[in-house]
Order: sequence, then structure tokens, then C-alpha cells
Amino acid sequence: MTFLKVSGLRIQKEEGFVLNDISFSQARLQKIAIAGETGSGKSSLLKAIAGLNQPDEGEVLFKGERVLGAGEKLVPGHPAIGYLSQHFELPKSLRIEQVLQYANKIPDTVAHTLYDVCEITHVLSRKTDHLSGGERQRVALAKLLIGSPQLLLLDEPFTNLDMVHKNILKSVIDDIGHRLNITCMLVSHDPADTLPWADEIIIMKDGQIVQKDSPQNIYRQPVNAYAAGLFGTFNLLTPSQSGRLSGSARDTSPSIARPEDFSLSRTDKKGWPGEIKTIRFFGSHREIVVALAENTLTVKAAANSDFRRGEKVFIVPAQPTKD
Ligand SMILES: Nc1ncnc2c1ncn2[C@@H]1O[C@H](COP(=O)(O)OP(=O)(O)OP(=O)(O)O)[C@@H](O)[C@H]1O
Repeated sequence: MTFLKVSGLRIQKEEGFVLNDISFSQARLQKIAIAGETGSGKSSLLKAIAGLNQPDEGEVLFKGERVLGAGEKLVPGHPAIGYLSQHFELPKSLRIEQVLQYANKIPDTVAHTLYDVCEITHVLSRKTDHLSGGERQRVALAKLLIGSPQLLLLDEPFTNLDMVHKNILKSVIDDIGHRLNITCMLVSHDPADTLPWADEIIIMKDGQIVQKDSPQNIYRQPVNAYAAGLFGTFNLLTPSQSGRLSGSARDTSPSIARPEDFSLSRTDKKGWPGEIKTIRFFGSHREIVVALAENTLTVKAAANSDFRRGEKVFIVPAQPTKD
């Protein structure tokens, strides 16, 4: 039996479709990430799966049983599906251990393992308004987890976290899958959150799924410029550049390439001549924007490369890889 099956979901408002014919399934412990521009329907989809809004058409089946919509239940939601909202609230002026005690449905020893996983053991005796943003996020997550969900829906959990706290929460989310055997679905706009984590990525636009594939294919073979742009810098190639990059002697239809599909040379005259317009430093590498006769391409270069703005260079397509 399919763990989660979403079929033909539609939510329509006066302004248009919030969700439009969304269908996909998720296997137990499969990690699905959802990406898309703001307003593309990501939160609405998670809420529909959790039974927190009311679809106009379609259904969500969780382990073969239909998840009732918010309009069909007195208290919306599904006991086995946890939803961590972007805008969660913790009750004010209570100690964390009190907040967690009220939500606790599991034996104390299991709950304490969970507090360890969420790295909140050290804040249990603090009041809810005496926490950092990262700690609040992890307490909210622990509060959901002690309800023993089988499916956890995480809606932009890393918003407003600095890199250190983001990394702590990322390892917590990894542990949720490994140590607690909970299936997760994650919404994030940051490719660094989704590409290394997900088994499958769903890209949404205007309430529809525009691409659903492995992280590798999403990054290497985006269906269009919108999908490419969500996962980093990209180049729109001319037909002749596309042909050359794919190893063909002929022009092909215009394609998309990443900065690492090229290298820069001062001497290789077989490359495309151009002039460096901009150099961006990213710590681990540089992105160098080069103006050619027909267009502008961005090329990845080593962090310690010594190319200069205004320099004349050649762009050399990398050899096509067969992965
Ligand atoms: N209850 C509602 N009534 C009317 N419109 C709604 C409702 N809920 C969502 N929408 C609209 O549906 C669209 C999708 O919203 P949603 O919050 O799902 O997008 P999102 O991809 O999660 O955006 P963000 O990344 O900004 O959180 C938006 O245009 C939003 O304004």
C-alpha cells in the first residue's frame, strides 16, 4: 500500500488556482523536498496533506485512508501527520518542559531521546520567551514529534536561522529519518537545503507541479529557466553553443548550462572569445561573467583564480559527462 498518495488536488479561490491538479506519491521514509517561488502553492499543498485546509477536488490517501479536509472535521488535522508551520506559536510564559508535557503521548524515556535528537535538553527548564530562534524552532519540532507522527511536513523550517543553527536543525532533521523512522517532506527555497537531502524534488509554479525528479536531474536537466533558476546560477545557451556543449557538430535547440559546464582560458583559441564583466567571490569558488558576441555566460572558476575584470578570455566548454 502506498504510504502517501495525492491525487488530483485542486483548491480554487476567486483570484485563481491555489493548487491545480496536484498528483504524486511518497513511499515510507522517502525524503521529498518541495521548491518553488513565493506564492506557488507549497504551504497550501502541505496543509492539504495534513488535513488543515479543504481541497475543492481530489484526495489525499495516507496509508490507503482518505485524509479528511478541514471542513469535514471539528478539529482539523490528522493524528499521524505533523505539520511544522512557518508561523508556529509556542504558549507564552510556560517552561518548555510544561509545554512538552502537555503534548506528550509517549513514555518519558522515549521523549528524552527525542529531546536529545532535537538538541533541546539544555533548555527544558527555560520559559518559552527565553529562547533563541533556533531553539524555538527545535522545541516546536520536538512538540510535534512527541505526538508520534508517521509523516512530518516541514514548511520552511530554516527561515531566520543563521548558518550554525541551520546546520544543527539540518542534522536534527536527518536524525528524525534515521533514528526515529519518521517520513519527512520539506519545503525550502534554498537549494543547499534540498539538493543534498532529498530523494526526490517537486518544483511548483502557480499551483502546479512543473517538474518532479531526482536532485541530480533537477539540477542538471531542469525543464525550463524557472526550474533552473531555483537551483542556482544558469546560462541560457544559443543553438550553436548548445550543439558545441553537447558534443554535436550541428546547432541544437537552445539549452541550459551551469557555470561549471565551462572553464576559462587565456590561450585556448578553440574557445569562445569574450571579455570579463563581473567577478563574484563565493568562498569555495568564483563566478565570472563573460560578455560574448551573442550573449553573456557565467563560468565557475577556482576561488584563487587571478582573472581580472576587463580581461579578454576564451570560454571552453567542459567535456560532456556521462552520468
Ligand atoms: N485561504 C486563501 N485564500 C485566498 N488565497 C490563498 C489562500 N491561501 C493561499 N492563497 C494564495 O494561494 C497562493 C499560494 O499560497 P501558498 O502560501 O501556498 O504559497 P507558498 O508557495 O507556500 O508561498 P511562500 O513561499 O511565500 O510561503 C498564493 O497566491 C496565496 O496568496
